[in-house]
Amino acid sequence: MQTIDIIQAEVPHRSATGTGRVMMEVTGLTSHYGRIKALHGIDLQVKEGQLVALVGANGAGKTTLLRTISGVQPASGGSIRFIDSDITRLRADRRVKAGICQVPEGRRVFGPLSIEDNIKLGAFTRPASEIENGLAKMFELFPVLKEKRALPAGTLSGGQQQMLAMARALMGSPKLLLLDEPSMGLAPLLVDEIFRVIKDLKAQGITIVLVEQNAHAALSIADIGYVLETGKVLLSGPGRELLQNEQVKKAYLGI
Ligand SMILES: Nc1ncnc2c1ncn2[C@@H]1O[C@H](COP(=O)(O)OP(=O)(O)OP(=O)(O)O)[C@@H](O)[C@H]1O
Repeated sequence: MQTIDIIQAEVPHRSATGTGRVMMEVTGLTSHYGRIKALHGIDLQVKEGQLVALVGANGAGKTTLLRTISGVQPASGGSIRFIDSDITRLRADRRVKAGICQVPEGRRVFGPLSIEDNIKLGAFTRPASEIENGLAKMFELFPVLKEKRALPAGTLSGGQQQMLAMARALMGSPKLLLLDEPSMGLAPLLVDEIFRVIKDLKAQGITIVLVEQNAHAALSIADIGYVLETGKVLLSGPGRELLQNEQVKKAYLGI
């Protein structure tokens, strides 16, 4: 397999909002499901304020990488440094406290619970005094959730459930937000809406790692993109440069 690294040397950082300080450094990361090796030594860097997109075909390892960063999937080798600490062996709940919040694939909201209670669940690391304020901010960001706050989460549409899952993660005041396939299964108009929210969060300075099947949309808004293939980084570079890359066009953009 050909490995081309467009950025590492010549374009260290292009985020409009980023400070250029490295927030997370993943080095030689491997992960297994039993005897199946899903990640084969991933190197990835995320700087403060950046939006980093992970794209690639089904089974490339994108979800596994996100889950290994959030700690719900163990690393079998390599390391993850977050801010000033090695978190490779840290429990998932401690990583949330450290500021890493994940919105899992498929939303996973608690259907029978009210929308408001679902959002509050995300605040388990925050003092009770901050919860009302956090809730008000989420209702500002997602007005549709405010209107329906007392209803069971299961009554929401797919796109609204995605917003709810994002609001829940944001209640943890993440330094790093991990989004797994937020546009999955959504109608085009809702996809636009979700991407608008992601751009908004980036503009607010939240650092984001975004996993997406929709490679074009993800690379269009990403500072940096990584293309994964069979558990390895095939290419990395500024999102807009990857969009112009012939290999990416053919394999992932259907051009
Ligand atoms: N629970 C599991 N048990 C065994 N193998 C798994 C499990 N989850 C994922 N895998 C395997 O690990 C590899 C990476 O899968 P992963 O779900 O991370 O890829 P992905 O890029 O996120 O794909 P998708 O877009 O389909 O979610 C694949 O070969 C997959 O079959």
